[in-house]
Amino acid sequence: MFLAYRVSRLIWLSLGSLAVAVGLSLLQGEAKPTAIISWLDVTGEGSVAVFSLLWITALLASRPPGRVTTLMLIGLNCFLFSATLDLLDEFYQYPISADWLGMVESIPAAFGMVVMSVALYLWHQEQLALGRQLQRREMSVRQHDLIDPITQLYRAEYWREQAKSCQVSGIDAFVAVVDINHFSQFNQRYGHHEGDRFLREIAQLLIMHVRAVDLVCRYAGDRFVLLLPQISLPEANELCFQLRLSIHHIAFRTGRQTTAIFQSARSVTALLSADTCLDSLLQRLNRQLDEAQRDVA
Ligand SMILES: Nc1nc2c(ncn2[C@@H]2O[C@H](COP(=O)(O)OP(=O)(O)OP(=O)(O)O)[C@@H](O)[C@H]2O)c(=O)[nH]1
Repeated sequence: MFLAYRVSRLIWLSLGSLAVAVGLSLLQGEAKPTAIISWLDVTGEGSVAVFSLLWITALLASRPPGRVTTLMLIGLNCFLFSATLDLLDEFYQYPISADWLGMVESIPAAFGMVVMSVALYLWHQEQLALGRQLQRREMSVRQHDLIDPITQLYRAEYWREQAKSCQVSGIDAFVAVVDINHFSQFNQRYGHHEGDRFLREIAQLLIMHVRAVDLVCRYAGDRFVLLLPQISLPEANELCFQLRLSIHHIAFRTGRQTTAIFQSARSVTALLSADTCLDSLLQRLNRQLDEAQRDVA
């Protein structure tokens, strides 16, 4: 409703400028004989007036009402006013007493130029702000895509990005993969829903136990991949040992059960150097984890 009111007000502004220009010419001028009318000038000046009107229509149809639209319309209406007077003086001649009409004809066009310049500057600012907003939205969608909905940890793709950036920056790091033992049996016995809850607890525990610089991501299923920058092999092994110990001590309870469930985990560690192929490294670590489980079984 308010939008329609504003648009109609702007349309009235355009019709008003046209009416004032025509009214002034009719009141002050006297029709020229057709023989002295320069049709070339009429075509040139007429096209400026027609295009001003077309631009106003296009602006009203395509832009939402607002400060920029209003300023643009004011600027274009000034052009329209001057162009209409300019066109009409091809058909009407004015007495010397109406010399002021010349001023009335040229000043709005100059004023319109200033207003249009301000409008174009604000439009540019508007586009920049819009660009920033779209970029932020794109970033948040992208970030959202990188997060695992069950554990709220970053997915493996994010881990790869960070591991690559470690390699590019020449930061030494160790990679660790932690796997929950017999998780499929856990799922079968307590249900997938409880399995999800357990995975969430493990994720929180891992985050709590690593250093602030470390990254914990969900690799797949019951497997978690860690990026441990600036750490020695004994320190990385000690950290993984502590993590396994903590997982083993989780007293998980399902439903109203008072009896706690305990799960164990296993882990493998490897150095990430600048020339390490991430895919081969992950394949190797996954293989080692599978072999470790076969050896236990
Ligand atoms: N609850 C739950 N289970 C999942 C999810 N993703 C994968 N799983 C289950 O995790 C189990 C992983 O099975 P396996 O890779 O054989 O692992 P495991 O049973 O722990 O066997 P080992 O690792 O060899 O001890 C499968 O039963 C999957 O169905 C998930 O998001 N939620």
